[in-house]
Amino acid sequence: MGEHALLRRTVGGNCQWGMVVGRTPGVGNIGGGICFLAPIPEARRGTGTGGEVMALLEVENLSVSYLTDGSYVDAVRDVSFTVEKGDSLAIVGESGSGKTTLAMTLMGLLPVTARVTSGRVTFDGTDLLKLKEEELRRVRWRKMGMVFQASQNALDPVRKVGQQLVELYRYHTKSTKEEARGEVLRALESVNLDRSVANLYPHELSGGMKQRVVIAAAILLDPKLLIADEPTTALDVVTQAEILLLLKRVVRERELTLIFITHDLNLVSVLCKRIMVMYGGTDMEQGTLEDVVASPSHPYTAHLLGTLEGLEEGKLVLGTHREVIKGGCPFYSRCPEAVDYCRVRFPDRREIGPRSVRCLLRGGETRS
Ligand SMILES: Nc1ncnc2c1ncn2[C@@H]1O[C@H](COP(=O)(O)OP(=O)(O)OP(=O)(O)O)[C@@H](O)[C@H]1O
Repeated sequence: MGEHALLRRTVGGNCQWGMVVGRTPGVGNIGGGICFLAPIPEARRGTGTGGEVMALLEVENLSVSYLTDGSYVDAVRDVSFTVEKGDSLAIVGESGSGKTTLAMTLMGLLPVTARVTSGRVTFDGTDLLKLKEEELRRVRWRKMGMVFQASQNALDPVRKVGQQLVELYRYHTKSTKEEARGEVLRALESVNLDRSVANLYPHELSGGMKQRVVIAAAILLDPKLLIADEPTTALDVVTQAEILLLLKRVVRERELTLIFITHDLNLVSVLCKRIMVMYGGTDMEQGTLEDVVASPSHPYTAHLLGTLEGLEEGKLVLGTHREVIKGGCPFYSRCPEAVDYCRVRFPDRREIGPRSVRCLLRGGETRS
């Protein structure tokens, strides 16, 4: 790994994690999915019969807009990426860069004011954007789980934890109450919670315990992919480390594929093998964490890492990006290398060796 502080600032000695949870319509408030981003050894990656690595998730040229003040405004623009089985991808970006919108699109949980304007999302061989809600429900939570931002608040305050998890399990499976309860207790144990937690109400749990419940909910249905959207944001530093270590273990044990969404680069260094840097709704740079951190190509990535290098112990929490995406490069106004051409031309994604970079000044003709 490179010499950057973020790569060395691990929690517990190694790199990895992430997670996510959300709501399941019609099943109380609790959703079912967690994500981990843990580097998985190459040998454990899924391969096809010919030995090729298979993509579990393929996002192609995805654009999503929200209806705002009477017109549609882009929140995600032309994003493409692939997640292979057993992979762990960190999606990093400032607040407002489109990370959550991207995740909600994958889960089929966009609000009615949003629309997918282009692109394709193929998950486990299925084109998700073509599925009807009923079909999507069979994928969501069962095959693809998500831990949402502030997911602890997704627990219903007036029902016991076990009851909520049993309902979640039974909603998605043909199972008896006893079978479901057995699965729930096993899931609670696998996140290091005592079985007695099933009989408690959410207000009787600490923040860390609630987050463990949320993780239990996410792994309850044994999804293939976990999407974790800022899973530890609301937790203190010690609890955050515990949760990340837990996620790391669960990802490893269940051989989960992880998408970990964060604005905290310190966590990425611990959890992920690959990184996609987003800015202004689009994918600025993608590659292995090791490559990107050792030698960032995009000026924005370099900017992020340069900021990190200056830190000793503290965390880097990125700022907020709320500029409306217009025609040129989204990073134009902040880019130290920008030339006039960058103001008018939206940059294509270019493959530069094993990574992709979206900058008019990289990997091709430069104009001024
Ligand atoms: N429901 C909505 N209606 C209108 N605009 C929205 C909505 N949700 C998000 N946006 C806008 O879409 C853009 C991307 O937001 P998004 O929440 O996806 O970014 P993010 O990177 O996940 O940020 P955060 O970390 O703060 O959640 C922002 O400009 C945001 O204001």
